[in-house]
Amino acid sequence: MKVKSICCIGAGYVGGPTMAVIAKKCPGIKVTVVDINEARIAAWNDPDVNNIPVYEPGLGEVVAESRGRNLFFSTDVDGAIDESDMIFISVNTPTKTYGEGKGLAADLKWIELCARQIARVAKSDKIVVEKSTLPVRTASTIKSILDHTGSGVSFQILSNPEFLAEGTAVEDLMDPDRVLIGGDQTEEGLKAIQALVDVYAQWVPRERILTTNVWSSELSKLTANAFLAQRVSSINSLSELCEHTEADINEVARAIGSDSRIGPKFLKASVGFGGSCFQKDILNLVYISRSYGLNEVADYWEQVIQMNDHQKRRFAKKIIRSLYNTVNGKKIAFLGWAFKKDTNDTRESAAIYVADHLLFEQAHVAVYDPKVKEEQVFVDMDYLNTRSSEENRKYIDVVEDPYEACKGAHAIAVLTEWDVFKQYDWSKIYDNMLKPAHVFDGRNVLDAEKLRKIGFQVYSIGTPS
Ligand SMILES: NC(=O)C1=CN([C@@H]2O[C@H](COP(=O)(O)OP(=O)(O)OC[C@H]3O[C@@H](n4cnc5c(N)ncnc54)[C@H](O)[C@@H]3O)[C@@H](O)[C@H]2O)C=CC1
Ligand SMILES: O=C(O)[C@H]1O[C@H](OP(=O)(O)OP(=O)(O)OC[C@H]2O[C@@H](n3ccc(=O)[nH]c3=O)[C@H](O)[C@@H]2O)[C@H](O)[C@@H](O)[C@@H]1O
Repeated sequence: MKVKSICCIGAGYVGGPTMAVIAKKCPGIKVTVVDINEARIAAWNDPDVNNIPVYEPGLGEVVAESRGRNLFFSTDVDGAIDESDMIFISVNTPTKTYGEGKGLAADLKWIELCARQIARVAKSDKIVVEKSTLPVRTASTIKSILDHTGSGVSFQILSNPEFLAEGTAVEDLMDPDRVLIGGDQTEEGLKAIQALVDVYAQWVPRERILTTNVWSSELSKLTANAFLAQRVSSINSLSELCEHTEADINEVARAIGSDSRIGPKFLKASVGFGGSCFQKDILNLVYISRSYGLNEVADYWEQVIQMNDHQKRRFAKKIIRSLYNTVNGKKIAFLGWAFKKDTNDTRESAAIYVADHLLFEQAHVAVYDPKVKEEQVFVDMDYLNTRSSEENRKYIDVVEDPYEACKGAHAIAVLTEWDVFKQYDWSKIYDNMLKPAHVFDGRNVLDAEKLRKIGFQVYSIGTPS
């Protein structure tokens, strides 16, 4: 079967970039991305591609090339389902905030709604592709809903998890390490797998397209994120030991990363990992393991999250201790709010938790981030529900100029590794701060020696001070 028309439900950080790249690489396929969020779709359709809702280097150009040709953004979910032969589900799957599995399990409410909508609307056979990250065995839930429509329409369910990282999404999609496709090992299932292989094979070398059964594919996605997050927690745990032993975590990372079995990537000590997925996916793995009675497996992975929480807390406490055990009324400038550089995404960003800790101590936080808007900072803080929204506004200022953020501050905390921070006039910043002027580099991006020469007291994660 040759795919002619694709619909993607969910125009978020995955649906938007993924479909834009499919449309670019497969001009013969009509790709329609749909969402119930009207403002988001309007932003994807904004004539000025600088206003699309996801900030990713290079994405504007990719969207501009295909939009209106074979790439469309729409709120007409029913219409797009009806006319497509392959439907990607790329909706959010956050951690449940209520009921059974609260705080651990993935909330599959939006997935189920999509399945029911597809079941109601579809009049011809469809291949349904799970693009969202889902617990192992979710395909059977989707299949059960789709198989009970009584309409005679036949559905094949594939798992095709996404491995892109934000900030490098376009690169990752254009040149992926691998594409993973899981499907039923029946004649019909294998045909559906082949149809999706043929889509990706238009730009991805065939040997990098892996095919498996559905369950292996679903579980591989959770496993990949768990392994990546585990590396960050491992290096972060040792950063604390470095601070007590005068070892330097950057040197340790280089030394161990040179071992080809370990490899150099993902060994950067930090204030803690953030992002919408690492924590959510590990918690989900913990929940699934416990539900099978595998408590040792669950405890093992849970430790990765505990270490990450510890790292964020430890950073905030370091600031407080260094400022003579009180930050009450003191201005602390935050450089960066996004969970990593080159994205405007702030979900689960370490900055949120560090700010929360400092606000409990009645610090005054001035935030500057090159891509995050003021309202987003307050949405993030209010979402924590740890104090009133008025109090968050009383203690936090979001400013549009980094020098303004640092002016009159006792300390600067670097929460995101934006490259531009390295290029600032640090002497000018120093001159306008209260003394002693502190820098807490939660990303080890600044040149600590240079800053010390200017006069700053500098703390970098896991390095001798
Ligand atoms: N953000 C990332 O870098 C990655 C995310 N993932 C996974 O991809 C999935 C999507 O993540 P994001 O794109 O970050 O989420 P997102 O929150 O940015 O986007 C999801 C979109 O789905 C829409 N939506 C929800 N229910 C809908 C429905 N019934 N009909 C139409 N639209 C609906 C929402 O309005 C929202 O715009 C999640 O399962 C996530 O775990 C996987 C790899 C990378
Ligand atoms: O499922 C997902 O959502 C995605 O999650 C991660 O991608 P992402 O969260 O976008 O970004 P990463 O580059 O993985 O960074 C995650 C967090 O870890 C931190 N990190 C990463 C690497 C490192 O060495 N040190 C470190 O602190 C980053 O600053 C960031 O806060 C994975 O890398 C993707 O493969 C996956 O598709």
